[in-house]
Amino acid sequence: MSKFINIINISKYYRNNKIVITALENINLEIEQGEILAVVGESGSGKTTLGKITVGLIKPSKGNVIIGKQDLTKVKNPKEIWKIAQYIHQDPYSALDPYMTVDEVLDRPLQYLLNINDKNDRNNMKIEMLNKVDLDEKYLRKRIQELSGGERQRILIARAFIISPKYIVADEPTTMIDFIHRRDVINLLIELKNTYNTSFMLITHDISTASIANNIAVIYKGRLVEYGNSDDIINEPLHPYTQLLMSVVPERLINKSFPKININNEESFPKINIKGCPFVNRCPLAKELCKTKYPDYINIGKNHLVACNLYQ
Ligand SMILES: Nc1ncnc2c1ncn2[C@@H]1O[C@H](COP(=O)(O)OP(=O)(O)OP(=O)(O)O)[C@@H](O)[C@H]1O
Repeated sequence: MSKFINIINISKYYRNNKIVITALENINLEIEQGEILAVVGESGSGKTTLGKITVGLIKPSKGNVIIGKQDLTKVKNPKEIWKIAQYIHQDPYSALDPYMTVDEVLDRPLQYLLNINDKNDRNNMKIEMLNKVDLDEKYLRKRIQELSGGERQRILIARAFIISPKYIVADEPTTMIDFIHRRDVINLLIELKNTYNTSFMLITHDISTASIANNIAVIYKGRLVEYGNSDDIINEPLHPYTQLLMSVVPERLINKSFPKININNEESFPKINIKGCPFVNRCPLAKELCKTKYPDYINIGKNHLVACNLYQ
């Protein structure tokens, strides 16, 4: 254990009748103070489950999440977790009550989590926070239903940052926003992260969005398949799955093109009792060994981990 946030051997199994779904298996990750870690993977890979576990919204089946010196998986009162760790939902429409005013939305965490009793103090904090997300104090009186998607997203961001948390998970923060405003939201998150020196998990299915992070973790069917600093992952993806993700990014977004990878089509639903490599059925480079052996993590270069039998 060395970094500020330590995600240790996290597994999560969901039971649907008699079927066990492995949403996450033995995930180990670290996030430094002020660092952005992007978690990338396709739909159903386990990103949201991982993000929610790290802020205490879902209990893991196994493993621990340590923030500073506190083990979140052992905290009884979730309020103690939400004082330091916040989650920004991907859908600003369902995450906010349309009938609440912005004032009420921002007031709750100040009262409920920080116990600030002085109304004037809370008011100043709300106005200051609104200004930081480029909205003026007139917004306090507006109801959520009067706001555009982009404005709602800014309120969600303001609600998360208003208590100065040590750690924030932003789950696909730009998915519901029109293309033109996506970069603005990402820039705003980076600016606030820098102001508050917050550790940050950015969940995205889009590896080009992940390029703003310090480090990138690629998840496939609940397994960490590659991890490294974002330049290494983007310029030299090692795992065939990461190479596939890179091959579908338009060249103008990353100034580099990758050869198209022909993969076998297969649904991305996690299998029960995964034996061998989870990517084996889709991988054009799979060997016989990949059907039976889950690859060990190999460190290629400085802090660039890959779990692939091609490198064993
Ligand atoms: N409450 C639940 N009960 C049963 N299965 C679940 C539950 N929540 C998630 N899963 C399953 O766990 C797996 C991982 O889901 P998760 O939502 O974490 O993936 P994701 O990568 O965030 O996907 P998306 O990008 O579509 O949100 C999926 O197969 C999903 O169907």
